Amino acid sequence: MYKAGILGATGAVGQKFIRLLENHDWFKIQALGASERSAGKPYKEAANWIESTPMPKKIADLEVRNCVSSDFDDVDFVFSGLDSSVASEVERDFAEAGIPVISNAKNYRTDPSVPLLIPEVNPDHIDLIKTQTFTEDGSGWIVTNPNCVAVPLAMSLRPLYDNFGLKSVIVTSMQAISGAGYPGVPSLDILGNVVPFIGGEESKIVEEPLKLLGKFKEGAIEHASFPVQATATRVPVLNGHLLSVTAELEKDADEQEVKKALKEWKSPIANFRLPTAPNYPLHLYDNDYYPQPRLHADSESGMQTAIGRVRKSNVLSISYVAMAHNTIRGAAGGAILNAELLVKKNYIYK
Ligand SMILES: NC(=O)C1=CN([C@@H]2O[C@H](COP(=O)(O)OP(=O)(O)OC[C@H]3O[C@@H](n4cnc5c(N)ncnc54)[C@H](OP(=O)(O)O)[C@@H]3O)[C@@H](O)[C@H]2O)C=CC1
Ligand SMILES: N[C@@H](CC(=O)OP(=O)(O)O)C(=O)O
Repeated sequence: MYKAGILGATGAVGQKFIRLLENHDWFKIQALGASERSAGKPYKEAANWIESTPMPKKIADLEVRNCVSSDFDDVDFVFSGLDSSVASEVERDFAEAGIPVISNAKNYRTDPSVPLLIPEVNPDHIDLIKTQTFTEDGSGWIVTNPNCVAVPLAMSLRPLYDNFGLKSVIVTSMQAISGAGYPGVPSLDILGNVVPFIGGEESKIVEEPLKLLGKFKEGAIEHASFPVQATATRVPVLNGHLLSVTAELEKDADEQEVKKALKEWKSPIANFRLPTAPNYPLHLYDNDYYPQPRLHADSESGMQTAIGRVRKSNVLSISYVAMAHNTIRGAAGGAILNAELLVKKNYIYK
């Protein structure tokens, strides 16, 4: 078993890591880290447990550590679910100490030497790690996973981009309240309501898919170059971000050709046997009422991106909706899948 630490273990994403790693075949939770407020306490006293399954017994009495690399010399790598106000400094400290960091936080996503990774979308970007200079021997590095809207957007655009090319994309996200962490959005703001703005979100939705769909050439990512227009909204849904997407394709394609491209798309990691990889990373629904967050966010253990309502657009080429579980596929589950690919590619070792 590989020994994993979790930074930000008391937060919403940290708790999801704990639940998803509880019975993992390759990874054992070795250490938990959080702020000075929590350090020194047993996990059960430091965390306000919000998962719907009980706190794992073997975790409850683990003492929470400070997020400093010298306190984590017994781990093979760390997952980070740190607050972005501290992630830059803390993640750099770990990487410089030779401890690989697999992060959810936004801080290093746009760094040209840091892979922004979705294994089914851009697995070759992993080798960008070799350009990082945190340690002389290459033992310390950072890999990030994307924003929770960028994930279903990039996964659904991958087959369209490869088959037809993209000229432009317009997306409106309807984002679940769990995306705002705990306690998150005040109930009086969100109950029976839609909030038409999420601070800082739209620029990530605009920029991250271009890096994800970019080409890895001569040690750098050449970003895709089509414009993306994003409107991010918060809706009273517990889990699952739903996106309404309209795209202009470079090559003409009708509804049937687009559906065929989505159905026939093959994941580049399908034969890797990674424990968290879904059998069907993309699922296309023909029922016009699907996908729905409450019904489908947990499909394939929360790791599937569901697509529906593919239809000709009256304005651009094609419209559809896409949906994925924001704290699993869009956060902790995505990071665990990244770690599995990194093991497979011999970047993580015991
Ligand atoms: N919620 C979601 O759907 C998604 C979240 N993310 C990203 O993941 C990260 C975590 O999000 P979320 O779990 O919702 O946030 P929370 O606020 O729930 O958790 C934040 C975590 O960071 C820790 N922390 C805060 N300050 C410090 C510090 N000074 N030193 C060390 N640790 C500190 C907290 O510890 P303590 O309890 O001790 O304060 C806690 O464990 C963020 O960067 C977020 O943007 C990414 C994708 C989706
Ligand atoms: N902003 C996202 C969650 C999040 O933290 O995103 P990011 O990982 O890009 O900071 C949401 O509200 O649903």
